Amino acid sequence: MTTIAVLGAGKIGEALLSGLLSGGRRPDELLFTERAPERSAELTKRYGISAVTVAQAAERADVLVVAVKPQDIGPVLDDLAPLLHEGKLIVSLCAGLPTSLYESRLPEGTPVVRVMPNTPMVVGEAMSAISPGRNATSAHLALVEELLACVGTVVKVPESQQDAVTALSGSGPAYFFYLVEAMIDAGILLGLPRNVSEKLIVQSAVGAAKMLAETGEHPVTLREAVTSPAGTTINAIRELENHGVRAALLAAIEAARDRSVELGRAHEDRPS
Ligand SMILES: NC(=O)C1=CN([C@@H]2O[C@H](COP(=O)(O)OP(=O)(O)OC[C@H]3O[C@@H](n4cnc5c(N)ncnc54)[C@H](OP(=O)(O)O)[C@@H]3O)[C@@H](O)[C@H]2O)C=CC1
Ligand SMILES: O=C(O)[C@@H]1CCC=N1
Repeated sequence: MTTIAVLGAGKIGEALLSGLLSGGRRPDELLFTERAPERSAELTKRYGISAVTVAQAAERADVLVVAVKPQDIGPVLDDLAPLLHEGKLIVSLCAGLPTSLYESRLPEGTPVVRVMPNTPMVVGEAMSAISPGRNATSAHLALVEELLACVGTVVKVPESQQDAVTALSGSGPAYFFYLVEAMIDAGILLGLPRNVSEKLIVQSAVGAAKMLAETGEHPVTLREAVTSPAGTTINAIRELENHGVRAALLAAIEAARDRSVELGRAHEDRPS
């Protein structure tokens, strides 16, 4: 039995715990640490999983999944460093933080795998990208892949691509939610009741996503099939082009990538 401890059971940590339970892990195989006692009590009540201290997590878990904000990593590493025994695997979900940060602050030889998941994990539809640090073996990577496969799709990428992955699929669900929100507003503008507008747009998003995933067709082909000559869609597309939506998306995702790099660099100067 592999015991997994999630350090920081916030939005993504909780999504992972609930996804692992839905994927067949037993509550006694999972542990978590949290700062606020009310949050710990709430999660234990909801999932039947034990809240532990970092020391207990380091002692009892085989895999320690770090899911605190990148800005909160310092104290977590300070707490873990004197407690980690050989053989424990660190899995970092933190945007921007390189495996080298963990390797420099934790005992020599500690294996680390960097992961960028996303919140669709709560419905078993995560997109996770995984990259090994210098001490992680293929067995470590296979274990992480197996864990994440319970909650969605997994790809292996070189760590040098993780900041781009973070900007694209880590943050990606937020861009879709933003678009959906704006499209629902458009329905309101055109006089539709809110509940009708929501239903029309959410189902259109689900249908479009399924077509992308299941037909194997390129998005351009799928869009062209909707865009009739002298029809309605081409008038909308012209407005999207006029307003620079494509350029805005390119710039937005580039800015997210830059922020990921910056979050990693923020820890570079601290002595180990
Ligand atoms: N949300 C997302 O879509 C994604 C997030 N990530 C990454 O996951 C990480 C967590 O993000 P997210 O879940 O959104 O953030 P949250 O703030 O929701 O979760 C972080 C949790 O960790 C807790 N925490 C902070 N420090 C400690 C500590 N020392 N010991 C125990 N618990 C601690 C926080 O408690 P408190 O609230 O009291 O501070 C909070 O509950 C980030 O590094 C982010 O980059 C990766 C992919 C997607
Ligand atoms: O916004 C963030 O920083 C985190 C990382 C990817 C998604 N959410």
